[in-house]
Amino acid sequence: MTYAVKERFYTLQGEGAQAGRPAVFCRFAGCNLWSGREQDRATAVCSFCDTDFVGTDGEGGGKFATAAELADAIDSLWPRDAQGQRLGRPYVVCTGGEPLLQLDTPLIEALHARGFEIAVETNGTQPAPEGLDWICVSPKADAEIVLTKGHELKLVYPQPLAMPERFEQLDFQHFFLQPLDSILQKQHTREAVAYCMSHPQWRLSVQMHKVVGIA
Ligand SMILES: C[S@@+](CC[C@H](N)C(=O)[O-])C[C@H]1O[C@@H](n2cnc3c(N)ncnc32)[C@H](O)[C@@H]1O
Ligand SMILES: Nc1nc2[nH]cc(C(=O)O)c2c(=O)[nH]1
Ligand code: SF4
Ligand SMILES: [Mg+2]
Repeated sequence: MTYAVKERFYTLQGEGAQAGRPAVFCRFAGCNLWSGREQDRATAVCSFCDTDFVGTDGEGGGKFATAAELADAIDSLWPRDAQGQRLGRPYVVCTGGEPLLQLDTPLIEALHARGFEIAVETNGTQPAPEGLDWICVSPKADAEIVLTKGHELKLVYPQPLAMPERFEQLDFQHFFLQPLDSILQKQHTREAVAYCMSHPQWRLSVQMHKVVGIA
């Protein structure tokens, strides 16, 4: 299997329960809910995306012919001590685009063999392969989810046709509302705060990387 990767970079996880944790991000190219072209945004199933996931031309992007090749490229971004030992617990966040269109068992095994804990950011429309260590599902109003359990459910808010009540009984350890980043971001943040305060099953996820100005 060839993997198409838009970009790879080392940063801090900015969202959800693992916010603040150092992580290598692997952003896979392509998504099943939007072409990524601006002219298609208005008619896309998911129309609020904040990410460029088209092509393989980003920092550290490219086509990777094997799982080992991509796992080595991800591993090369993890910090090491003077002896070349990996520091801390290596953590990779697979995102996109939609990572579950490409992330497969050989890649999971290759990353685990290099000591990585593997997280995924998914829209929940694709089944997940076995072995992922952290599954974050972010449902989209017009896309049925097949992944109904995981570690965190992170709902972009507000989505009038995907209110939190629709998801509160699902089998997740953490429930987050993430304010929709648009020109109305401040208003969306106030609305998300109010919802969490009146429905304390839910917590607020601020996109910390945007606040502190990292990738
Ligand atoms: C770019 S998506 C990639 C992963 C996957 N396709 C998904 O949607 O979960 C990464 C995260 O950003 C969130 N996101 C996308 N656009 C956003 C926006 N405008 N405001 C807030 N969060 C957004 C998604 O819901 C998801 O949790
Ligand atoms: N720092 C940082 N944290 C993130 N968490 C989820 C992201 C994503 O785009 O999937 C993201 C991202 O793009 N940057
Ligand atoms: S599903 Fe995720 S990557 Fe795809 S368009 Fe929506 S937010 Fe962007
Ligand atoms: Mg992002």
